[in-house]
Amino acid sequence: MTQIIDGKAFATKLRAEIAAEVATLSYKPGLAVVLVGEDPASKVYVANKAKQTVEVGMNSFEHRLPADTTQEQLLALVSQLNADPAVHGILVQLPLPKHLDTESVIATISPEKDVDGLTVVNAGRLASGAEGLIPCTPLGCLLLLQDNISDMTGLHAVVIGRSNLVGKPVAQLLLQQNCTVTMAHSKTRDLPGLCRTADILVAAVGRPEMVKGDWVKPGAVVIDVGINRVPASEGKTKLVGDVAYAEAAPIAGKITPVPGGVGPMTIACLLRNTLTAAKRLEAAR
Ligand SMILES: Nc1nc(=O)c2c([nH]1)NC[C@@H]1CN(c3ccc(C(=O)N[C@@H](CCC(=O)O)C(=O)O)cc3)C=[N+]21
Repeated sequence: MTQIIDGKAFATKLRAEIAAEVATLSYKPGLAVVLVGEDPASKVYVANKAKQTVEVGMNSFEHRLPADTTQEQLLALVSQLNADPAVHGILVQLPLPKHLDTESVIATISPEKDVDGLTVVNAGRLASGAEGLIPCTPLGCLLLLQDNISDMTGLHAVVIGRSNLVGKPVAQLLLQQNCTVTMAHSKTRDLPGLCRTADILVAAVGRPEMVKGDWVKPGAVVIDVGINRVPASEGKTKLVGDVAYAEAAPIAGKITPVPGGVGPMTIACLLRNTLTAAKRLEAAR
């Protein structure tokens, strides 16, 4: 029988552990979330993050800026948050409006407060095995895999997608777990054949239901990072992953669903990173 990996339940457990640890601290960890513009999906995520931040006993600082915010104004806000001792974590919601330069905004975030793990400093720390902050979605994938596979040594992990946000950091984390890691992408030859050799298959491409059932090796552990909103019946929409779940689930040994898989882990790991950042910053004071 295929086992469904319940990311929602795992995230709930993780948040309870975070809340218990926060309750023992003599200060309140603080997370600042910056949202530029009016993207409705982003507003929902930001509201969700704020709610969960408060639920684990942390301070949530929300900064909503108009869509016509200038680069200078945004950089000034990030600098102000860098200097604010009540702020331990800074998240700038992506994507930013097109007129803003994402790279230089991220580069302005203090690496010690970079709870998204997106700065070049934290990417370099991850690649070289130094202590840093790990991007939330990759960390969520790792925690789910560790909970489901007692030892990943020697397993072949295929990661589809090579983004700085997900694919590359996931590959680094799996390498640290002693997996043999193959990074696949849109230019990979015979992607279905390659995927069929994977003991661990991580799909992070952002293409709805691209990974078909016959791409999955029987018994493989499948982690679906995709969150794609697609049209459903009666003019409604639904969320689907990068994996054709109905086809793949019966073949996989274990698989994450969408929704309820990696998505909830992303927010829980953001809170975990905020706690990690707070402890390091306060210890250094
Ligand atoms: N700087 C930055 N960091 C991010 O981590 C970031 C971002 N920008 N911009 C937007 C994306 C998107 N994202 C999600 C997090 C959780 C769910 C999640 O919990 N999804 C639920 C379903 C929610 C629903 O029903 O809509 C699930 O998969 O079960 C989804 C999406 C974080 N993002």
